[in-house]
Amino acid sequence: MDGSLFTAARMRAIEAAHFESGAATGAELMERAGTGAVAAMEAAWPDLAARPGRAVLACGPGNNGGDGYVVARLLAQRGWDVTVFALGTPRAGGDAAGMRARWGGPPRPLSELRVQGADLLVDAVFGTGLARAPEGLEALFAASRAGPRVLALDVPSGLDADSGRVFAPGQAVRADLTVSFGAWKAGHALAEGPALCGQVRLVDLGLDLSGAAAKLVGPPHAAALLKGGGHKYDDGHALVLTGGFGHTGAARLAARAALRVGAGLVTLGAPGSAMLECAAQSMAVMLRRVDDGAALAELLRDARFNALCLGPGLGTGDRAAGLVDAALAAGRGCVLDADALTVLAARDAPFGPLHANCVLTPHDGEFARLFPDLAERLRAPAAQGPLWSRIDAAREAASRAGATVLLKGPDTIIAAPDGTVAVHAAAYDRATPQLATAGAGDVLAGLIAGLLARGTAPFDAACRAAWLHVEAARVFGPGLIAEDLPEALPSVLRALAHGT
Ligand SMILES: NC(=O)C1=CN([C@@H]2O[C@H](COP(=O)(O)OP(=O)(O)OC[C@H]3O[C@@H](n4cnc5c(N)ncnc54)[C@H](OP(=O)(O)O)[C@@H]3O)[C@@H](O)[C@H]2O)[C@@H](O)CC1
Ligand SMILES: Nc1ncnc2c1ncn2[C@@H]1O[C@H](COP(=O)(O)OP(=O)(O)O)[C@@H](O)[C@H]1O
Ligand SMILES: [K+]
Repeated sequence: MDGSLFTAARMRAIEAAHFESGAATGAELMERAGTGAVAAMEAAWPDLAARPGRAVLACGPGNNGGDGYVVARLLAQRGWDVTVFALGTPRAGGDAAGMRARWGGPPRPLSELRVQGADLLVDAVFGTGLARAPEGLEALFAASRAGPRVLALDVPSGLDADSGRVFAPGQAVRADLTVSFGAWKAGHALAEGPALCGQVRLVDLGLDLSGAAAKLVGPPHAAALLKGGGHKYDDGHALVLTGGFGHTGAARLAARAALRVGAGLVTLGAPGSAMLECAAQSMAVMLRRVDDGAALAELLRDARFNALCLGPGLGTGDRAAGLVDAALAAGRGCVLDADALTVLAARDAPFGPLHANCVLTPHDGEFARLFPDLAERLRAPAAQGPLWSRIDAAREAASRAGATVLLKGPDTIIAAPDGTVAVHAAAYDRATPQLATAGAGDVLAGLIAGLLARGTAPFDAACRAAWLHVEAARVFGPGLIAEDLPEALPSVLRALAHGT
């Protein structure tokens, strides 16, 4: 996936503008959509293209159903034995009604759906118009999990196109291939979207796209990451604060990641109890004793410490709270992760000391502690679509915090306080289940801190770090543990430099 993600409402507005400009009619777009879907299906499954078999189509009452009737006609023309089951009847005089008439028919009611012996099930019941919880589609949902290969048009029916959520567990088609029309919908990248879409292919409809909900994070430019010559201090000095004896591993992982991503210098700030432990295990990473907030404030009188990382293994006691205060008071680039977020969340006014150079990197649990109402809204069952999404939640969180928020997960959302949002989808060909390993988040925090030290703006640092993190996991592959991530970075950077 690359480019941008759109909401259903925005797609409707874009399509309406397209019709108004006279660029195409609804029927022409529908024909293009259906034609593109068949071509994508044949490209994905050459065996089906070579030997057409039995196809079952489930068509809804709206334009998604209209696309389905186009596909039914095109498959029949290719020699498929096609049966159409319909839910409702398209509005008389509309594009979908026209396509249903061109198909011929008559379709059988969807309640009679049978897929035994079928090679292909085409789901064209609901697309971006899903407005409320689907009812009476259990047979379709079950059929999509058994037997034939499943092609979903635009979005699997039941999946909310804005959020990637479903109204109730299991209440959606599970597709093997989803063909998205005109643009990626946010739901293809978020939450349950990737698991329900299978693979996704985009069919270009020639629409004039603007007003995306979020950008997809793509590979960074090599020039932004490779060293450009000059002194090590030109690439900044990151300070990573660690907790006490026996708790330094997480901060050491973050420090190593900061150094690997190119910070000129990286220092661990440790309490006296942990000095020996850190000293025994650090070479390129330097070490300073930082017992409390006052010691940190004193150290930060050296303006060359231009980026801080607090959270991994920090602890949540008085020392941690003092360090968080001293770090935030310094106004430097500052990554707040893990325990630092827990410290903040325990306060009456957690966001007061935050500033625009901060990056908060909560996982879902930390997010729920910091923004309980937003997390609740994401979880709450809803009767009506469109459903609230992780994009909405992260955007609201960043605005409230006055800082960049990176909400972690396979669908990582990066939101800036000005409303800009990007999504890094570790899905489809970038799926990295191996990242679900202890310490992976510590490495991400270190990558962001390292990029902040190098002078990268907080939002860009978070986006680039998210991409590098997943790419390092992909390069390493199965068996990954967190220690491997910083060590995989050089080959990621090499590939970027060589444009491969
Ligand atoms: N516009 C274009 O240029 C192009 C659009 N294209 C295609 O159009 C699709 C969007 O079409 P759409 O807006 O007609 O919505 P769609 O997903 O078919 O569903 C709406 C129907 O379902 C009904 N309905 C909703 N929820 C329901 C429920 N829970 N249970 C029962 N019924 C429910 C709803 O009824 P209502 O809510 O009005 O009562 C309405 O009748 C888009 O995904 C793409 O495939 C392509 O052809 C490219 C060009
Ligand atoms: N299944 C997954 N697919 C892709 N990325 C994942 C997956 N699970 C976890 N991650 C990523 O791994 C990191 C885990 O961070 P976190 O939850 O803080 O764990 P830890 O505290 O063990 O480091 C996050 O960047 C998250 O996005
Ligand atoms: K569909």
